[in-house]
Amino acid sequence: MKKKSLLGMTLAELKDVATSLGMPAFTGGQMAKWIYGNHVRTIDEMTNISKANRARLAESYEVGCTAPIDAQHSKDGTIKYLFPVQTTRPDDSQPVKFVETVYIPDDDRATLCVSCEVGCKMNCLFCQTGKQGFEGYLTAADILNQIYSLPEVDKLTNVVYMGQGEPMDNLDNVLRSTEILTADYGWAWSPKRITVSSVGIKDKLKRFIEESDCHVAISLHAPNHELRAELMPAEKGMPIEDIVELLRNYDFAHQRRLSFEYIVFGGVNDTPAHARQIVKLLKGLDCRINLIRFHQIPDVPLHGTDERKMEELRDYLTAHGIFTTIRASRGQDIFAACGLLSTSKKIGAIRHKEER
Ligand SMILES: C[S@@+](CC[C@H](N)C(=O)[O-])C[C@H]1O[C@@H](n2cnc3c(N)ncnc32)[C@H](O)[C@@H]1O
Ligand code: SF4
Repeated sequence: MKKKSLLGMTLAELKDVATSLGMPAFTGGQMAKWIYGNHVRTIDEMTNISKANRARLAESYEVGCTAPIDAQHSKDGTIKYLFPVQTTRPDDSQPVKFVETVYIPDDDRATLCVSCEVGCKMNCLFCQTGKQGFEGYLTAADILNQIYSLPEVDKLTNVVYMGQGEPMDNLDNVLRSTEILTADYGWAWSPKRITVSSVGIKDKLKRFIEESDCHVAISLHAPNHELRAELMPAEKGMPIEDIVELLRNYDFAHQRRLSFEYIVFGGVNDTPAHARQIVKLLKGLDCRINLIRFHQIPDVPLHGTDERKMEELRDYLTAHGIFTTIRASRGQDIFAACGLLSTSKKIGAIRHKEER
């Protein structure tokens, strides 16, 4: 029988595990300390739990951490890891799946871009993960393991949920992972170190904002319904005007930051008229905009705008009260940049590499 992961469990759940096996509830607190405080890899390392209790625990549970099976190094220092994931598959009879995780060192910061799904259902026109299609939801253990088992874990300053998948589509597991990252019994990180990026999904985005204090990033990419619906099918479920109206109800002026991501496509969303629409749409909202260069993917009739237009757009938006930056692309040479992650052909390639 497949053992259950303790990694990814909240304190209350760890206490339930303990009591269900006839141990005192405080053993759950000890487990939390060993896992989230000391990063142990086996139950046997939890030495303040009696040997008999450790053995009983190990009959049905494991810590649940797994090292990455591949790492690709970019010339700019970015590293792309390939992690096996359990996903929410019910048993071991199905093949193991994989996700990519990107480590991005930058002067005094080191950001990890984590995945929350294998592939994605949202099928945005410009995204390689969308082309992969949806293959499974990551468990909270899968999400956290990308941090737990990262060789550079001690250097991390920030985590962004901007890898494969749409966080609102796997909200329970995403919320569980952010709770564990920020709780006192868990990693005790400030929520200001975590940003969750979303296309916006009705009801789910509201729940996320209310149940988490992490920064919010919205993939905007078009300032009106018609154009956004052409680029992003999710727009039909939650139009951008509704997303913005929802966001107006919350405080983004203090601890928590709201940003919008805008890939600038040549001749599609980069004209002065689009710039004016962006200003109108976001008027009065405390937010910033990150302009992103389009990372070309095959068979898509889109191309990035030129540098001059990108800078003009940045300057127009900033002059009209929306602080705007142009995001540096990282790890393009190893296909680690935004929207290029895909694990559909990965396993064959790994086997080929191992055989050589
Ligand atoms: C891959 S998504 C994952 C998070 C979430 N699903 C979302 O769309 O916000 C992270 C960011 O990458 C952007 N992105 C997707 N494809 C891209 C591409 N080909 N070039 C540049 N950015 C891209 C997305 O729009 C989003 O802002
Ligand atoms: S941009 Fe985000 S939501 Fe759209 S397909 Fe890619 S991962 Fe999914």
